[in-house]
Amino acid sequence: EESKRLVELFKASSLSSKKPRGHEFWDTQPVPKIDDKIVESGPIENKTLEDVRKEPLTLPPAFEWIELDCNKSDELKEIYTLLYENYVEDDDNMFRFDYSPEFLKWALQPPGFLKEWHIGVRVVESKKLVGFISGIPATIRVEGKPITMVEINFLCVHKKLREKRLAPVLIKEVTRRVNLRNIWQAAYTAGVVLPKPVAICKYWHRSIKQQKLVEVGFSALPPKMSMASMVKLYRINDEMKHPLRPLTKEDVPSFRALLDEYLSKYKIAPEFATDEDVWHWFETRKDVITCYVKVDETTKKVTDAFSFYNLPSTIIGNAKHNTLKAAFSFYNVATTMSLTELVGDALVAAKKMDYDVYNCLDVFENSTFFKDLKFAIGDGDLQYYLYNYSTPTKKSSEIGLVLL
Ligand SMILES: CCCCCCCCCCCCCC(=O)SCCNC(=O)CCNC(=O)[C@H](O)C(C)(C)COP(=O)(O)OP(=O)(O)OC[C@H]1O[C@@H](n2cnc3c(N)ncnc32)[C@H](O)[C@@H]1OP(=O)(O)O
Ligand SMILES: CNCCCN(C)c1ncc(F)c(N2CC(C(=O)NCc3cnc4ccccn34)C2)n1
Repeated sequence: EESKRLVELFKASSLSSKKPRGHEFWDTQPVPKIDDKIVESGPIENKTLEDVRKEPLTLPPAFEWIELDCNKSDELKEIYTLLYENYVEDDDNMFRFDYSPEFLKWALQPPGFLKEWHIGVRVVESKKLVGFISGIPATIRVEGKPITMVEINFLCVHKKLREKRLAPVLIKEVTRRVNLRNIWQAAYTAGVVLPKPVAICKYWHRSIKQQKLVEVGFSALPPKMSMASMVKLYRINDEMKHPLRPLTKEDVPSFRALLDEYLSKYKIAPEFATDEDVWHWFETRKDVITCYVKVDETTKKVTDAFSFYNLPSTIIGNAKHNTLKAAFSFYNVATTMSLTELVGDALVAAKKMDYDVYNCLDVFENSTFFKDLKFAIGDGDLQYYLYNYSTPTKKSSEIGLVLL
């Protein structure tokens, strides 16, 4: 048995000359090769509309393309259900993201969105949705240069149709439709390593409901520590230190100025071009997005803000708990207090809203507060990618972009 397993391992390893360890699909795409050394920044290929295929990519006969309309609750529910059953899981298949329908509508319909970029694959016979990929418009500054891009997200193929090369077809189709709109760059993140990460970021977690996190296997009780002392260690105050309150429409112009100023110092960051953009992304929506601001009494301008989004996970096969309630840090700006005090108040807000855990990437200056606020490093890396744009690899702290 053991020797058979070793033979299997050898075959699968890169030692066996037979199987090229290349990327059949990604090596055909305008992205840097895994071991490229990049020195300057710019597009990798320059195509024009004439080069773009006019008709949709060919699907196997049993399948058809479909555009999903998020304004139709039944179609939004179809996207939700596909992801609920088939989207990202951790390596041990203990958790699977459970993006809600309201969250998906928010994520997919920012100002300037196009329904044609909400692309599904259906089974002709049963009309069952078995594949999805989405793009939304975004202006991303790369080393100070604003580039019109799309953000690609929610790529998903039904578990029963995995490893049949359907993902490259979905990716090529969304690329085609975006190119037809004269957009040639994209930004995306993934938990997997592909050619070629522009940054590799780490997740850090701050326990809020320590006991539940241990019960579901999200975190482990350190040896020789009692649950009681562990709970005490992670206790969070009930009141904030600062007078922060939900963002209002009147706050938007000054908040947009504060955000754009703050984000301009990062090597990769979004540009929130209009007040509508900022209101879309930061208006507090129950169970979707929370944004609290501190406003200067005299000038009435926003001086500090924290925000986090709601992304629960299904707990796969746990007798006592079905859902992990996680808050994911979004954009935070501190000018009249330390980032540590600001995020400390975000933890108070998250506790009040009954979250189990508060998650953060080591982007922005986030690593400055992990120790003081008792964050623990996670086991999930998040790779950042740019499509058709090469630029030298960035440190996590040079990234000022958070995708959903
Ligand atoms: C200008 C506009 C451009 C727009 C497009 C920009 C690019 C956008 C790119 C997409 C950004 C997505 C952002 C997010 O949503 S990241 C979240 C991705 N979704 C999940 O992880 C959900 C659960 N998993 C699945 O649904 C499937 O496993 C997926 C659909 C991920 C792959 O399906 P499957 O497992 O059945 O495999 P296959 O046989 O069809 O295809 C195998 C090929 O696919 C490459 N692969 C595997 N995983 C990913 C991945 N996460 N990004 C890009 N490529 C990926 C893989 O390296 C291989 O290529 P190569 O190694 O042979 O070359
Ligand atoms: C394209 N959009 C990228 C963002 C999607 N996001 C949020 C994501 N992408 C990959 C990850 F690695 C990840 N992690 C958050 C950390 C975490 O919480 N790990 C335990 C856990 C709880 N629930 C789940 C569900 C799936 C995977 C890990 N899970 C690791 N987050």
